[in-house]
Amino acid sequence: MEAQKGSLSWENLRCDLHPWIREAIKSLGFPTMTPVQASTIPLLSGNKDVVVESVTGSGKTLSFAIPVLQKVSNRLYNVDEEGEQPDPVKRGHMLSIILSPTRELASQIQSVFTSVLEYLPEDVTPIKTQLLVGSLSTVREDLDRFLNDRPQILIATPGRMLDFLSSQYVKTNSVEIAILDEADKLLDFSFEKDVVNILKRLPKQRRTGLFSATISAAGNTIFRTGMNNPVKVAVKSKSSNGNSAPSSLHISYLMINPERKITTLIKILHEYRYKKCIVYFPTCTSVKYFYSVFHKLVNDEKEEEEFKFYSLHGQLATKPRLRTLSGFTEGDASISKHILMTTDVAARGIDVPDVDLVIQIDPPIDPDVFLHRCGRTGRANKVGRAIVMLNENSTEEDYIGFMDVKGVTMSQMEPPKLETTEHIKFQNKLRNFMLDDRSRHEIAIKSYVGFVRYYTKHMASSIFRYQSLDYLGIARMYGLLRLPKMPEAKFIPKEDMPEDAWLGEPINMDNYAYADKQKEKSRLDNLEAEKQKKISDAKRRKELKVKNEAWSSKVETKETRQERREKMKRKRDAIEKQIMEESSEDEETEVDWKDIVKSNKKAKSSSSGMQGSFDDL
Ligand SMILES: Nc1ncnc2c1ncn2[C@@H]1O[C@H](COP(=O)(O)OP(=O)(O)OP(=O)(O)O)[C@@H](O)[C@H]1O
Repeated sequence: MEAQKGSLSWENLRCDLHPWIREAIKSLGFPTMTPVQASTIPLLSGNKDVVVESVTGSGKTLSFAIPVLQKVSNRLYNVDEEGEQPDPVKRGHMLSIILSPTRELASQIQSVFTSVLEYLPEDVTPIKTQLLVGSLSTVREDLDRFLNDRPQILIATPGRMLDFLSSQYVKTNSVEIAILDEADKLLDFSFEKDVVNILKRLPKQRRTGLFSATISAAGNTIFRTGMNNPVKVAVKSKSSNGNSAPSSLHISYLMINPERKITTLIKILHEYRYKKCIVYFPTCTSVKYFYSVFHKLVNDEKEEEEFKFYSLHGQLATKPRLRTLSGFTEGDASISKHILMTTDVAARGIDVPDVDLVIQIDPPIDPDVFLHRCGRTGRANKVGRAIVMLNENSTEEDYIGFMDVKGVTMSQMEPPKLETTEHIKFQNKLRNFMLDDRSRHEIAIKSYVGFVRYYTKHMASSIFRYQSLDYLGIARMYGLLRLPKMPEAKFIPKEDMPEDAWLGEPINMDNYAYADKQKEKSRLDNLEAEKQKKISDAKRRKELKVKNEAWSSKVETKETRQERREKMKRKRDAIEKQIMEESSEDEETEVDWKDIVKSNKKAKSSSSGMQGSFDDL
């Protein structure tokens, strides 16, 4: 079904809504519906299952929140034909569940519900939500709260929801509506099993809604969700011919020498006008690493802080993750530019209204995630700009055509002018930063190796060819002092490989210290222990050498013996000759001589036996 045309005034919403919901919508202050809301709310509030694909930032959350609240209100407030009040929802039962792939998104969805529920009249049964996400609380605590507070709407990540549902006190047979937000992600290999398992426990006659900006990526797995003849709602960008990005979002790409990615990023952060920017990095370690670099090196020349950096990744516990995100969302008015450094944990669904710039240091492994990352800006018709960096002189340029086929149009942008002196100045600063603390180099290596692994996992492997990646340029971008040993080094042309893999001036690794005193002490202790081991190994080797020499002298002896044997033979021949000449008739002498020869042989064999026993010493 195409999005509904005509007036998008809320009055024109063609469905019955509880008066309190209509009032709430008015109070939220959105003058009109978005197309996806106009299409979806009547279907899902009625009796239809829906599969909704609509561009990022087009208001999908409200387009399922309103039908959920409508269904819950029907159950709680609608009197029957005889005017009887409905039975209260039993303890341990819920009416709706909403699944999201990340904790951040689950928490954000809950706050959208909270903002609408603020307008619920006080004299009716309260509608409550509960958030179920890992590490915020234990399953036991979640269960206690659920049984005490009796929320009708559960908003959860799949793993925690499944744990929660395994309790005998939790009953799913009253669920009337289930929503999968970012449904393609929830139905991919990472979540599918859990999600299908959850859905199987829900009553068959429930309503189901699937939502995403890239739902087609879910493919046939959609049919495993048990939907009943679903209606497909597709909302493309207003301006474009089937463009999958909103028209308010301008996406551009930058062909760049990978060595200059970080210095160019810093230049953009300085020169562009924006309030909030999200920068995507490939891995958690790279976020941690570059956060420490930026935090220290990018603000340091100014007295007043120009930037505030935030680090958000999946290795953080839930509380700091949510705190960081709300810190970034609220911002700090005294600082002009806020920069969230993150991974794909913040690629989908996150709604921070005044993000006006998104930068991707590298494209994501999954091409569908590209649009989600870009879509953190240019939301709700606000202008936004997204930039992706691609490695120049490589097959990465094919990414532009590849994404175009997927309905994502990008235009090329000129990189900001970055003088070589500026680039070198920063690289030197980075080198000194690295030299100040050995642990910085270790994390730099870890993030570099992590990136290499990441690169080999690209789904579009003919575009992102790890065989021809500029390993040295990227190592310099990561600020490495020396290239680590890794199997991929075989792809570096021999003539390009610097001596001993040093990327700059070689340093003495023995003197390269940790800033942390304790760590440094244990490194020095280990170094000393290694030194002692080396000395004792050397001693052992020397002893072995002596043994080997003795062995070789045995070989020598063998040679001498041969010579001696020949000498003896010559002597014997001479004596024999002499005897034969002097007294050929003296038999006794001949016997004596034979005895002499015999005893000589004996002596020789016993002496060679001695030689053998010497060798064994
Ligand atoms: N009718 C409306 N008019 C104007 N703004 C709206 C309307 N409905 C929602 N919004 C705002 O639009 C922004 C984006 O909404 P939402 O997060 O639901 O988008 P989405 O389609 O789910 O995006 P994504 O695909 O990125 O998850 C929010 O800040 C929300 O408050």
